[in-house]
Amino acid sequence: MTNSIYIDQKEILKRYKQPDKHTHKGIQGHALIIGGSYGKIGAVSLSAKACLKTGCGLVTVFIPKCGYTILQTAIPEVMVLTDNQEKLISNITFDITPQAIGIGPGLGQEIETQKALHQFLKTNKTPLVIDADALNILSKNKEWVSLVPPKTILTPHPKELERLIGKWHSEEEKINNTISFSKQHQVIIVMKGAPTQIIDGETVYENTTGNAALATAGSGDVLTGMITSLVAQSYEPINAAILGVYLHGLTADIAFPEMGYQSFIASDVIATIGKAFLSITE
Ligand SMILES: NC(=O)C1=CN([C@@H]2O[C@H](COP(=O)(O)OP(=O)(O)OC[C@H]3O[C@@H](n4cnc5c(N)ncnc54)[C@H](OP(=O)(O)O)[C@@H]3O)[C@@H](O)[C@H]2O)[C@@H](O)CC1
Ligand SMILES: Nc1ncnc2c1ncn2[C@@H]1O[C@H](COP(=O)(O)OP(=O)(O)O)[C@@H](O)[C@H]1O
Ligand SMILES: [Mg+2]
Repeated sequence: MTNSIYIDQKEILKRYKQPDKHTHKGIQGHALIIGGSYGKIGAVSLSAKACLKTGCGLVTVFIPKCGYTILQTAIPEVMVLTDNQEKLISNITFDITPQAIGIGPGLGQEIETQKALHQFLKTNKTPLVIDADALNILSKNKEWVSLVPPKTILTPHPKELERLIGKWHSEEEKINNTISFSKQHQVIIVMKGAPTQIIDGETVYENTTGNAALATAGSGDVLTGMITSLVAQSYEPINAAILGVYLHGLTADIAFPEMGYQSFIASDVIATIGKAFLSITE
């Protein structure tokens, strides 16, 4: 059985960097979130807001045209680039130079979007966080996984993981199969769950924060934005994954005494990120 490294406050303090007081938005990192489709613009909106609230200096989203007014209204701080299609992403092009890209929330799995993801992966060299429908598209085109840069972070929930690596019949088999996948493709896998485990080759980390309040629509989209933000701020990918998962869970622990389980939603995760950061150094 693999020994896990528990992600507790001691582990986090080895990795967390306080921002320099002379910093400015130009060096706090520029993140790009690619996603959204008709009816699921909320997913990319949640990711983008979480990305800003996790501290990067600039956030741009790449979305279908139908999301333009929604995003510009919902989050004035976020800059918006749109596909030439109204309801889905068909061709990913941008003239910015982000330090990190998060792709997948609300993306959908239409053939045109699958082709757009393939084209993007063939040329992308920017550090990447892949979630949700981008993972589901990779599961349908497994040979495309070899196109992602080393240390790319994948953030599947159990069903997305099963689609990617196949069924497992025990927890041990699930972890061993995920370790093999991580080593074969040189990717970091955030196995979202209760608790969340992070697989980086042979090394397994187990998160110690979070609770059932996180079982709510969009909480994974929020995590994608948080991890992408930390990569954009020059955290090593493994440390971005560890810190992002820890902070994400911490928001639920902090909010629980006031909010309980049922009424805590993804927007509350975002609203509590600041308190989670402050509690790291308490
Ligand atoms: N506001 C928005 O715009 C939102 C947009 N969203 C976007 O929707 C897209 C689809 O993402 P998704 O995760 O909702 O659907 P999907 O990939 O089919 O997986 C769900 C199925 O998996 C299974 N399942 C088993 N265990 C599980 C577990 N622990 N956690 C989760 N699932 C588990 C279970 O199936 P079952 O086991 O019952 O067969 C369940 O029915 C994606 O792009 C996302 O970004 C959402 O984020 C929501 C808010
Ligand atoms: N019972 C639970 N305890 C702790 N964390 C949970 C629990 N249920 C869900 N989560 C967390 O909530 C998030 C759900 O992600 P995901 O299923 O991708 O949501 P969505 O796609 O709707 O955004 C993951 O980070 C997962 O670890
Ligand atoms: Mg999800």
